Amino acid sequence: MTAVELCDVSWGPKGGPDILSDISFAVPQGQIMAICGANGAGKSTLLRLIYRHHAPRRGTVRLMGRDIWRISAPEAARSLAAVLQEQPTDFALTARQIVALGRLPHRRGWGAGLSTPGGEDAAIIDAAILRMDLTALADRPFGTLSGGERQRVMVARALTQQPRVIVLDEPTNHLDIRHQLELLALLKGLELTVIATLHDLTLAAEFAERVLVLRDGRVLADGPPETALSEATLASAFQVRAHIDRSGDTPRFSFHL
Ligand SMILES: Nc1ncnc2c1ncn2[C@@H]1O[C@H](COP(=O)(O)OP(=O)(O)OP(=O)(O)O)[C@@H](O)[C@H]1O
Repeated sequence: MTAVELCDVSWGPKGGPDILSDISFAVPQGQIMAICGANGAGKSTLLRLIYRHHAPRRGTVRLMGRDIWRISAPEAARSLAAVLQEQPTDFALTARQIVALGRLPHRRGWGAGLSTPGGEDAAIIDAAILRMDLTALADRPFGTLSGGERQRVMVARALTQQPRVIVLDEPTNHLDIRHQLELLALLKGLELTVIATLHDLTLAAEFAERVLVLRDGRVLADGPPETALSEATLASAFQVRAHIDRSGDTPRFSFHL
């Protein structure tokens, strides 16, 4: 089954030119896809279309086979969770309270938000806190956490949503090397569909089964990392000279102006 599908999608701001043009791809359930490209190529904008923030100007975005704009926001949120660079501004909430917000789309009525979650919800929240190594931080106000700790809280919140698809915008930002590798290993082990923007091409090549490379709002390459991250594609995407050393276990990228 296809988890996420874009058919001839274009998007631009009201009255402005297209920022994304003619984007088509289908992500089967369970696939891990990285989106790479230069600053301004359209990576975050593409994610906004996938997580139902921007409606396409032309074309269709489907989630689990259904037009994402023909289902309600809570219904979409039961299938798809997003971990974004912008973080909650309610710094007074504790880490646990932020993680608990992930249960909201599963409750009846949106008002139930911050009441103490009981039974099954509490177990799901505790499991996500444990999984993201947040037990010692759970009762700290979100605003007192470091950037990396906050990022882990946001991933835990996404896990409590129990989605089929998780999209992440630069998830390794703020994370030290160990937490970067741990997060990517964890995402791989979830058996969910994962779509993540990644600036680090080495991480993308190691982590993703498939890489979509964007340039100027269009798909420049789409395929397994060995073919999508070619020297020619990288030179075109990033306007640099690229060299890839594939003699080791993992490719080593080097770049020159
Ligand atoms: N709402 C908007 N109105 C006008 N321009 C926009 C809007 N959203 C995005 N853009 C422009 O679209 C282009 C793509 O932006 P986007 O944030 O998707 O790039 P990106 O590939 O994620 O870049 P980065 O690597 O810098 O995060 C940029 O030039 C940006 O300024």
